[in-house]
Amino acid sequence: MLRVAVPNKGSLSETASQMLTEAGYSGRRDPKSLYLADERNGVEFFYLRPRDIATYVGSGALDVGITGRDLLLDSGSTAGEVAPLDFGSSTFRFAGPAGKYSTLEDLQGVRVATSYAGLVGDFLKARGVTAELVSLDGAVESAVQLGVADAIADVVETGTTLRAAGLEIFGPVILQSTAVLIAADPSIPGLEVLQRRLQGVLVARQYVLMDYDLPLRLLDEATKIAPGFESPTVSPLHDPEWAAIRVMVSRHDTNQIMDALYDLGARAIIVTPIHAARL
Ligand SMILES: Nc1ncnc2c1ncn2[C@@H]1O[C@H](COP(=O)(O)OP(=O)(O)OP(=O)(O)O)[C@@H](O)[C@H]1O
Ligand SMILES: O=P(O)(O)OC[C@H]1O[C@H](OP(=O)(O)OP(=O)(O)O)[C@H](O)[C@@H]1O
Ligand SMILES: [Mg+2]
Repeated sequence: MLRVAVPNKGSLSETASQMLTEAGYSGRRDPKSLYLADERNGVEFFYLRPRDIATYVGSGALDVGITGRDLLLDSGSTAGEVAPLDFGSSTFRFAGPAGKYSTLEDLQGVRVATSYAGLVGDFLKARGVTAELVSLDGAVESAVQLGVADAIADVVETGTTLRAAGLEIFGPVILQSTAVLIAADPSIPGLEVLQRRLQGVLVARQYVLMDYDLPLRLLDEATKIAPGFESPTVSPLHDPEWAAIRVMVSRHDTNQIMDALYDLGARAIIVTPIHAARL
């Protein structure tokens, strides 16, 4: 059985579990349970702290895991990224009291609070800046007001927490992070199926099916607007001059494509979600 680590709490936990359920795997009923055997799919799930997942996978105790890119790099684990998963996106930045610091070099000799000391330490070292890292577990934004640090390095999503603490970002982006699928051995049996299924969930979320009726003479023009994955499905209608067309389109572009097709002469344009996909 493939042994898979899944975040048990925190920002990544809910979406990770939801993706696995949409990919056809069993989900835990009790949010406190730490283990689930999904015999039908040949997978065992271990629900662990996202911060610990790279350590379990890197050590070989577990085969595969879902965690954040920032957490993977911070851990120093030898596990590697197999694929990004398109959720849990965040940016890792330096921040300090408004107007106090402006460049990375300003951090020389400064106390920097973070809960990602591995990641931040590597970043500073590679750029020849020596700062004093203060390791905290969370709520790092308060460290400056409370006087245990002069600046911070932390996850920024909307920036609300920073602003509320009177801090502003400065210096280079430390990392663009996202949830990732990780493994120590990318050729481990079973990983490819898991990856393909998760990819199918991503596709199902990113695309929709669009059906519309079109005068056949406009088909080439319509195909330029919405080419579909391989090419549009064209089905005959009772009226020989018209056809029913089906294409996959990016969910994000749905309305622009509908407008363009309507302007061209398409009618009865219908959009439906995709529940699962293998491309
Ligand atoms: N707003 C956010 N705050 C924290 N982490 C976020 C956020 N958005 C995305 N993430 C990602 O989630 C992962 C951190 O998850 P983790 O569960 O350790 O922290 P958390 O959500 O802050 O939970 P907690 O602080 O309660 O332990 C990282 O990969 C991080 O980049
Ligand atoms: O830019 P924002 O949208 O404000 O989000 C970023 C904040 O959210 C996270 O905190 P979390 O709630 O996880 O608490 P923690 O700091 O204790 O981990 C993160 O550590 C930042 O503090
Ligand atoms: Mg947090």
